[in-house]
Amino acid sequence: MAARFAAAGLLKRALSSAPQQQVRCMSSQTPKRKVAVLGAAGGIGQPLGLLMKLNPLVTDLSLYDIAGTPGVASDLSHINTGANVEGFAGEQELAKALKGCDLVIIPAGVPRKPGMTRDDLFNINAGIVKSLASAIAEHCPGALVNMISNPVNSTVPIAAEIFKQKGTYDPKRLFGVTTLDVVRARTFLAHKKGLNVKDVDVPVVGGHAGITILPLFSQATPKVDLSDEELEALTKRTQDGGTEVVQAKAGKGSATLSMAYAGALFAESCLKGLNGAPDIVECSYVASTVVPGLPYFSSKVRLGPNGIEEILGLGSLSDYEQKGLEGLKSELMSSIEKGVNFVNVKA
Ligand SMILES: NC(=O)C1=CN([C@@H]2O[C@H](COP(=O)(O)OP(=O)(O)OC[C@H]3O[C@@H](n4cnc5c(N)ncnc54)[C@H](O)[C@@H]3O)[C@@H](O)[C@H]2O)C=CC1
Ligand SMILES: O=C([O-])CC(=O)C(=O)O
Repeated sequence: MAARFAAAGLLKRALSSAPQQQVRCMSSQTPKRKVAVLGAAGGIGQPLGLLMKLNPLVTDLSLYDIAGTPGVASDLSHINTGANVEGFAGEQELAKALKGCDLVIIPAGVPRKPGMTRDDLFNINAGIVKSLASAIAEHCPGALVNMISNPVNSTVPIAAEIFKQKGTYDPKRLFGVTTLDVVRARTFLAHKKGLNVKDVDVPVVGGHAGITILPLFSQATPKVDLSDEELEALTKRTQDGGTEVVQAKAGKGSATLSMAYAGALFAESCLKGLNGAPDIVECSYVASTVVPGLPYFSSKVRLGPNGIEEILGLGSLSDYEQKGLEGLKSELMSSIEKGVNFVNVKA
C-alpha cells in the first residue's frame, strides 16, 4: 500500500533536510494542512503527535486533550520541522483546536485491560466520541475524520449518526483506522515465511475486533503458499494482535507505539489524497455496500481530494476467507447497531 514506509521516510527526511529546504518546500509546493489530534496527551496521542510533527505535509498541528497538552505541545514545538504546534486543554479550548482543520485524528478514550474486549470500552468511549463528533460537526464540518478510539466497529457509526443529526454527514470523509491490522498481518507473514517485510502486503477487511478482523492472506504480496496450520495461526495472531499487546502490558494499556505508527501512515495517506496524489489505496472501516447487509465494512479504499474516491471490492476470497466473512457478519452487525442506537434510541 502506498504509504507503507512513509513514517520511516518521514523520520529520515526530518533528520537530514536543512531547515531552509523545508521552508522552501512548504511555501512553494505543499498546500497548508491543519491536523488535529484529539486525545493528544495519551499513550497513542503523544507518539502520533511526534510523527505528525515530523510529517512535511502538516503545516499546523493542533493537540487537544482534556489535560496535559500544553506540555506535549511545548515539547514537540522545539523540533526543527515546519509544522506549527499548538496545545489546547479542556472543552473550552476544543473549538479553537478544531477550527480550520483538514484532518482530525481521534485516539481519545480509555484503552483495554487484560480480560476486557474492545466492546467493554463502549460505555465510556461512546460518550467521548459523541461529544467530539458534535464539536467537529460544529467547528470543522469539512474535515476528514480518522477514528482510532475503540470499539471502532461502533464508534464510526456513532460519529456518522451525530454528523447526520447535525446535517454535516459525508460518508467519504469518515474513516475507522484499521491500519494496525494491516501492519500486523504484514509483519507476522514476513516473519513466518522469512520474507523481507518491506516487500510484504496483506489486505485486511471486515472490522476491528476479534473475528471481525479478516486478513486476506490469499491476496498477499508476494504470493505465498501457506499450509492450513500456518494460515490458521497467522489469521488468529492477526485477529488477536491487540490482545497480545494488552496481555504483555499487563494492565498498563494497549498498543500505543505501533498504533501511532499505523495512525501516522493512514493520516499521511489521507493528506496525500487531499493534496491530489494519485493511487493512494488503504484499508479502512467505512460506510460501505461491499457486503450486502453490513452498512460499515473495512476494505481497500482509494483516497483523493474528497476523502474516499472509490471503495474497492473484496476480490476473490479463498474458501477459508469466505467462511471467515460469513462468521463475522452477525458480530459486526450488532456492533454497528449498538453504535447507531446509542445516538438514536432514547433511554
Ligand atoms: N484503532 C486501533 O487500531 C486502536 C485503537 N486503540 C484505542 O485508542 C484509544 C486510546 O488509547 P490510548 O492512547 O492507549 O489511551 P490513553 O488512556 O493512554 O489515552 C487516551 C487519552 O484520551 C484522553 N481523553 C479522554 N477523554 C477525552 C475527551 N473527551 N477529549 C479528548 N481527549 C480525551 C485522555 O485524557 C488520554 O490522554 C483507546 O480507546 C484504545 O482502545 C488503541 C490501539 C489500536
Ligand atoms: O486491542 C486493543 O484494545 C487496542 C487495539 O485496538 C489494537 O491493538 O488493535
